[in-house]
Amino acid sequence: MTRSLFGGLYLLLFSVAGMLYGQDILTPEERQWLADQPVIRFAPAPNYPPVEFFNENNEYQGITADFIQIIDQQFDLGLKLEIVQFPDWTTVVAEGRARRVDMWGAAEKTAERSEYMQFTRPYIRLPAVIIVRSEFVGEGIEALEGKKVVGIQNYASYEHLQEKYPQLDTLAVPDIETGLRMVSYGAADAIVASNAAAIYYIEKNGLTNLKVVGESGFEWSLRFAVRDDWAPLLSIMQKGLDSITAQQKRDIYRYWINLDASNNRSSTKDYLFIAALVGLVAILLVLFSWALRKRARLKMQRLTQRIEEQKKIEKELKKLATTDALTGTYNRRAILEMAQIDYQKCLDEGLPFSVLMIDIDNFKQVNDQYGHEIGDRVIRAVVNVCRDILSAKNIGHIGRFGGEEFVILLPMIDQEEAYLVAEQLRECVEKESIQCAENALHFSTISVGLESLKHAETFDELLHNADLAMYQAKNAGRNRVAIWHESISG
Ligand SMILES: Nc1nc2c(ncn2[C@@H]2O[C@H](COP(=O)(O)OP(=O)(O)OP(=O)(O)O)[C@@H](O)[C@H]2O)c(=O)[nH]1
Repeated sequence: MTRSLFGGLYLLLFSVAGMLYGQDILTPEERQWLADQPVIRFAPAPNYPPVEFFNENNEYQGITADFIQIIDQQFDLGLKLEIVQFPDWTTVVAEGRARRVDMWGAAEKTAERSEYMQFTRPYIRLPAVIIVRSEFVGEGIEALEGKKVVGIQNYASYEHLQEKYPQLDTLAVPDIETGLRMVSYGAADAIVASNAAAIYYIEKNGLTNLKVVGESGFEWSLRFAVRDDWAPLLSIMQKGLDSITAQQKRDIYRYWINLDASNNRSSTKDYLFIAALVGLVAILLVLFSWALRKRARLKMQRLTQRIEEQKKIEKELKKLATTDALTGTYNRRAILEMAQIDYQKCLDEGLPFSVLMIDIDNFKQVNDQYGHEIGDRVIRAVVNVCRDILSAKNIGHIGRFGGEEFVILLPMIDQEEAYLVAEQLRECVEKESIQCAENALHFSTISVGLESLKHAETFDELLHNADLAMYQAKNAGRNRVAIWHESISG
């Protein structure tokens, strides 16, 4: 449809150009000869696309058809062509020999044909290529030895093949389409045919298992041929051909050979395939990067989770390492470490610092009387009382020093205030009742030793003094607070 429209416009343009040009390329005698001919019987090759062929509506088409139309219309020849359609080229040749056909459109000049036809100079040159099935291994005509090679009956290319390569097992077929099918289906191994025609039929029949493995060495030089007793017609056709411009020829060749519909379809298919391939690759890349991102995200999540768990474990381990299991307060190591820091800070900044050493009185009796478990409850109760008071005042830290012995650090608390704190602790513990048996309540007491920073004593010295003071409290009758002074050590 598009091609017809293009062809129509194209020919119309050249007709107008010819008329404007206004010069007659024919002699009066040639014009007269044309006028005298009632008809010129013209027999194209019926299946020789894109050179010449009949389409599905039996319309004559192809390169040669366009050449004829241009020659006829551009120079207003009034060629009275009667286009005759024969089933194959063999018949076309036979009819020419019998003079029932006056002109051929695209024929190779051979000695035999020259006995009854005259030829113009060639206007189409087409190489004959060797076409095989995709799985064929080898290249060039030499690779065909021992293979079944088909050619088109009465085609010069076939005659060339027989003459030049007698060692080949050749077989003639009526047309290219038949030959290509035979090769494609395995009935023959190779076909020698025009590349342009082969492409046309390969596309048309979807024979995708075929490939070209080289040139045959033969090239068609296609010419118009007229019966040898019609010299004026040969001259007319040659003049017509000679008057076609190089640009017109290029346009026709490009249209039928490079830009023909089948090639376009092929390109479109290629582009679609490439586009699909690019699309597929793009989708795969997106999926791949999505999977990578997801994997990275999961990895990051797991890593964060692991770090969190690790931190939690470390925190728990640290707590375990610094906590007394029975009372939940600081253990000896933790309270001593904390003491060093608090003490140093107060010493450096000139702040007061006090330390209390606390021991539960007569605790052995509790254990002995009520059992170890009740003893534990008593220890916990005393610690809780002390801890509640410190936390209410928002001062100090308590740590278990060993057994039923505790240390309380009181940073920024001087001796006077520390004494009041120690007294409060003692009084509260004394009032705290602990149920030891069904109807027995126990009231514990504590003895407290107090020492405060005065000069530049070390913390160990302070602690030692507080301990001495605590023993002094014990010695003085228990349930009391004793402040360290020189005489204790003495
Ligand atoms: N239930 C229990 N008893 C403990 C624990 N640690 C130490 N004890 C006991 O505490 C008792 C301390 O006894 P002593 O050192 O004689 O002192 P005390 O009986 O409190 O007498 P004074 O300190 O002189 O008032 C011992 O019987 C230890 O076995 C503990 O964690 N739980």
